[in-house]
Amino acid sequence: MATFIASGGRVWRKFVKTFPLGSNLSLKRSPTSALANGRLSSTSSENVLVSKDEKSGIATVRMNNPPVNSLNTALLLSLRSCFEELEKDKSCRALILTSNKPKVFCAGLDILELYQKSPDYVGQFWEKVQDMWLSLYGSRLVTMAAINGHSPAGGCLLSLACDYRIMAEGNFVIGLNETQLDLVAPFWLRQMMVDAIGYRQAEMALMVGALYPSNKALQLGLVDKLVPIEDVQTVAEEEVKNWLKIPDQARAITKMASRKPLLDELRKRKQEDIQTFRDETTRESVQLSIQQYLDKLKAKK
Ligand SMILES: CCCCC/C=C\C/C=C\CCC/C=C/C(=O)SCCNC(=O)CCNC(=O)[C@H](O)C(C)(C)COP(=O)(O)OP(=O)(O)OC[C@H]1O[C@@H](n2cnc3c(N)ncnc32)[C@H](O)[C@@H]1OP(=O)(O)O
Repeated sequence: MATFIASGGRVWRKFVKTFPLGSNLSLKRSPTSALANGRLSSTSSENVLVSKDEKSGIATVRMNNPPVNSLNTALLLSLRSCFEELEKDKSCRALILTSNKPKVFCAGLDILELYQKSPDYVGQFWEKVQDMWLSLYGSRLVTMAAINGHSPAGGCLLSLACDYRIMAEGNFVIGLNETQLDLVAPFWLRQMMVDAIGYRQAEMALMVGALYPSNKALQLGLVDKLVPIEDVQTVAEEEVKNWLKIPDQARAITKMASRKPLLDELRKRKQEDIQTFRDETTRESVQLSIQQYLDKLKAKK
């Protein structure tokens, strides 16, 4: 179900767990930003918040799944539906993906979705990850990651699926740390990393499960620009506007030409990829690693 909420004179659309969606994403303008529609009053079911500036056709998609935007089933479904709806909206030209909670862009897959679950459950969960990725990576829109905080693992996956990455300066990390959890990043995720930072650096990063501070990520090319955290959204909007000076059709066809092989490869190997994920994730030793990792996260406090 998708509904509109009016708050302080601003209209917001909230995406919640179940769909189908309607069609009109038109929203009022914010006094604080050319595109963002002001601050939100949200409830726990609003896991993705979307605003769109009708004039420019730029939508901002804010992940809103406290405390750390971990990608659970509900958030994956909401993101996918949201990406697909924006894709269908002829007046939409670009999408900025960000977090409604600055300091954490996305903590990656919800580890609890992988812990002590049946093989069928994790298989279905993985398919939701695949489908969400297919809709974002294969989007005709200009897609910009406005990474306003930590972005490990699945957070890095989301960022890599976008066309351009702007990250907050400071003590924030990004990278693919899967091996630290005894997990192996799938071929399509590894390939995006190779495409972003080159074979040798990607190989090393993936093997050791490296999480990079934002300045190192910039140096490697894992992100494209660093800005103070309070400027991430504004700079993302400015950058998108530059991209939109290029005719949509030529840009989108060029993007598809470079992404089609990887998209097709996953579509072809989807069931095999699910099977591997099921087998790997439910292995006893992996479950033990996940448990230890969860304990380590809790012990941090
Ligand atoms: C060769 C063939 C291979 C085929 C493929 C096979 C297998 C494929 C396998 C894997 C590929 C998958 C790709 C993606 C994988 C993932 O995304 S795994 C998840 C990895 N995520 C992380 O490691 C991040 C962990 N979290 C953190 O480091 C921090 O939470 C933080 C994001 C830096 C934020 O820090 P802070 O603001 O200090 O918040 P807290 O640490 O205090 O966390 C708050 C609560 O949230 C819980 N939490 C954090 N992250 C997660 C998570 N990812 N999932 C679930 N829960 C999480 C944390 O425990 C706290 O909970 P409590 O408040 O203590 O209850």
